[in-house]
Amino acid sequence: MTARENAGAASVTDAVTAFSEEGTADSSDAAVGFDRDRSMERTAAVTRPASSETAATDDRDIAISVTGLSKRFGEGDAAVTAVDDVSVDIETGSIVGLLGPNGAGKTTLIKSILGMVVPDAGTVRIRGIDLEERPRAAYSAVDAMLEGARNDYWRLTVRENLRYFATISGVDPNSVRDRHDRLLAQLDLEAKADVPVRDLSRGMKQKVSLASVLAGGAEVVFLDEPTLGLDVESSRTLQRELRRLAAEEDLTVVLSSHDMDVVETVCDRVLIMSDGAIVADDTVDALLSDTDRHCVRITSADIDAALVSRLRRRFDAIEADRRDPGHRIEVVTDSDGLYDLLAMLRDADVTLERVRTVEPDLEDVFVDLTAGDQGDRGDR
Ligand SMILES: Nc1ncnc2c1ncn2[C@@H]1O[C@H](COP(=O)(O)OP(=O)(O)OP(=O)(O)O)[C@@H](O)[C@H]1O
Repeated sequence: MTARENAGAASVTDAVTAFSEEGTADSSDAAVGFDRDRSMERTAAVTRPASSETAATDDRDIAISVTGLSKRFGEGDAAVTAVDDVSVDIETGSIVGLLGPNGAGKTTLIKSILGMVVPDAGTVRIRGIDLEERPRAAYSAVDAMLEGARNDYWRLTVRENLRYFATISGVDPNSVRDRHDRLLAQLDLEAKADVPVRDLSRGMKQKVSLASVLAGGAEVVFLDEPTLGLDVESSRTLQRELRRLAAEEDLTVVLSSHDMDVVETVCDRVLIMSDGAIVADDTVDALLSDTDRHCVRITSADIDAALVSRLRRRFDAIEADRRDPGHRIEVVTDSDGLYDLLAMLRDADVTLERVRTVEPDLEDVFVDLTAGDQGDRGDR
């Protein structure tokens, strides 16, 4: 493990190091100072093209700034470009969703930001501090929960875990008792505060994991699948708490999840990765309104099998089910396709009995944007 890897991994606490693929760190190194800068103001997040100048951004507002980050694994024919020249700024107090199909590069990007993977190129600044130059300072208010869990100490009670993780974040646990009380209350863990974590249900352990990440007063947190395994009510509680922390305490959250509903509900912005690059960066509303995707459901007695097979030659995404009489078809297409569809139906003298449009959701947008992703791929 290089000095840089060690410094980074150690300073985001031992929970993170449990997931490091490139080495382990001594958890005693995890005690890092906690240094708040309340001058930061909340604004929106921005993505920059790789070529833009870092100097143009105001570091006080930017919690995480990544410039030209690239990472390849392996050599020669077996090489994989996991992250390909990614630049992104994430503003203080925002909740940013990181989405992408398996192998898109999300984990490698997050681990590079956390200092657990050494990138081949690029720079990372956290709260304006360059990770390579001053790793301890850069990570002083960063914490993470990776792969839906965290190394809570199962023999310790819930409250003891919060005190422990506050301590290794460099915070006197007595000074953040109110924060712990509030976290326990907000996450419905008050009644379990003095129960050892091993005696809790899986969902409760998950909530303790999140509370532990927040116990030391981290200002920037990375949460990988934070709602994995939670029941609907617990998931909503957790989402509400994240929103409150972002809005009231300027907590910056990078959240990676395959649960599109969670991302749609909780995230200010969504970054979609595909083949190592960020292919979309916008608010959920903008992503939904920008998409040139239409899904129409048409029912008519005049739609017969011959017409359905003609339509199938023009449209890939078509589903048909037989009605009596006629068919109901559902076609997913772009604007041009929509005109073609209506023209084909008119030419076939189809009387439209029922036409319904189905609004796209984030999952539809995601599928469209990542349709060509190679997944666990060889190099391009
Ligand atoms: N340590 C490694 N050695 C070799 N290849 C790796 C390593 N880590 C990741 N990769 C490859 O890099 C690419 C990106 O992987 P990464 O884990 O970052 O994707 P991901 O978007 O997080 O995927 P998932 O959603 O499945 O977790 C994949 O092709 C993966 O096989």
